[in-house]
Amino acid sequence: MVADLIARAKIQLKKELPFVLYSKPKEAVLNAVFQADNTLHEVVDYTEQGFVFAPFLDRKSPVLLKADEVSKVTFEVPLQQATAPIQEVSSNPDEEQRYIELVQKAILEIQSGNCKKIVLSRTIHVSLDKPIFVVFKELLNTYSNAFCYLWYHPKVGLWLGATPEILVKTSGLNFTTMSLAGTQNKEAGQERPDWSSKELREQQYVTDYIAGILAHRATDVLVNDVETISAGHLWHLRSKITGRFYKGMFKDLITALHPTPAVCGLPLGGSRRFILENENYQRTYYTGFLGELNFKKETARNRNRKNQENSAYRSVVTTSELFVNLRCMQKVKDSVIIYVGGGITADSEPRSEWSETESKAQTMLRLLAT
Ligand SMILES: C=C(O[C@@H]1C=C(C(=O)O)C=C[C@H]1O)C(=O)O
Repeated sequence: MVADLIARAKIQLKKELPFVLYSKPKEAVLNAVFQADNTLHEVVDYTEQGFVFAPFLDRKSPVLLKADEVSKVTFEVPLQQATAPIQEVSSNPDEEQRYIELVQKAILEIQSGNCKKIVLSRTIHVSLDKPIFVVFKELLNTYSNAFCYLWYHPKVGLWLGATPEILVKTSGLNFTTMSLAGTQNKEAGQERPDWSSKELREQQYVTDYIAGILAHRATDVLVNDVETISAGHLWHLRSKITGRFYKGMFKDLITALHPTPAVCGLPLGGSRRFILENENYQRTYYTGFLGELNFKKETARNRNRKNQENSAYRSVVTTSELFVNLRCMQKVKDSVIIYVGGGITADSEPRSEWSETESKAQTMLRLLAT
């Protein structure tokens, strides 16, 4: 039962031992990985097995939780999605002004020709007035389309989030990735939003960049048509990209894909430099990635279709499912830090960019309402 798994995680937290609870998009299965001791393991060459938690910058190694104990339970997703009320945060005028000036500076940088796109972000500090496991249960019920998680390591901290974005998903050499960009609020009764050329262009930049990265790392690359997806109270534009990567190039694939222009910008070096020099805080694990690394999955295959019952045999395939750490927050003592951002291009309007971060913050803020 979900309650038993959560009770097990509470004990793990009390003992200050690493664990992660997570559910994959549309699966209604709560997974858990518990590490037996508090060692801080690192991912070095991506042949390791476990649950990876990687920062935005590669200055620090990704953390690996060893899957000493794994568990999973199915849960009922409420038919009626919980629509928690909008949570007001007293909008801080100084912070709004500071962010608007930051966006203006990024637009100038883009106009000067140094960059095409820069993803900016900021933090919001909110007091935490209910137990973190209660927040997590609401997160599971509210965002069944997302990758939902609660991750803890005593030497790193406690994070939770509901991200709509896959970094890369692999099964053997087959992979799926996506370019996700463009954001709009859902209006009441709205079936589909209208996308502006600014948003379509911004998403196309990401798609082209990813296709370029894959050109000499993979075969059979297929870029699917752009589609609108729902992420909580928001719409995004997404193109799914599939293919087969070359054997032995898994690490290269991940390190080339991360960070994508969906969370950093274009070109990578210039936008990263601008972020580091101007954002004025450390993103740490926000816009990093997390998920299952090199899990073994058993699949039943049929040798002979005519006589299926007798000829089924088992084969083991290595799979990874990594998600970009967005719509997330970090627990620090009795409060949380919510991380939000958005892509800036030459046509960005600073006040709308501020509003976009306010909207994205609602994904986490709604869970904190008491
Ligand atoms: C940076 C964030 O989101 C990213 C930026 C988006 C945008 O600029 O429209 C959309 C989805 C994400 O790729 C965030 O949610 O904090």
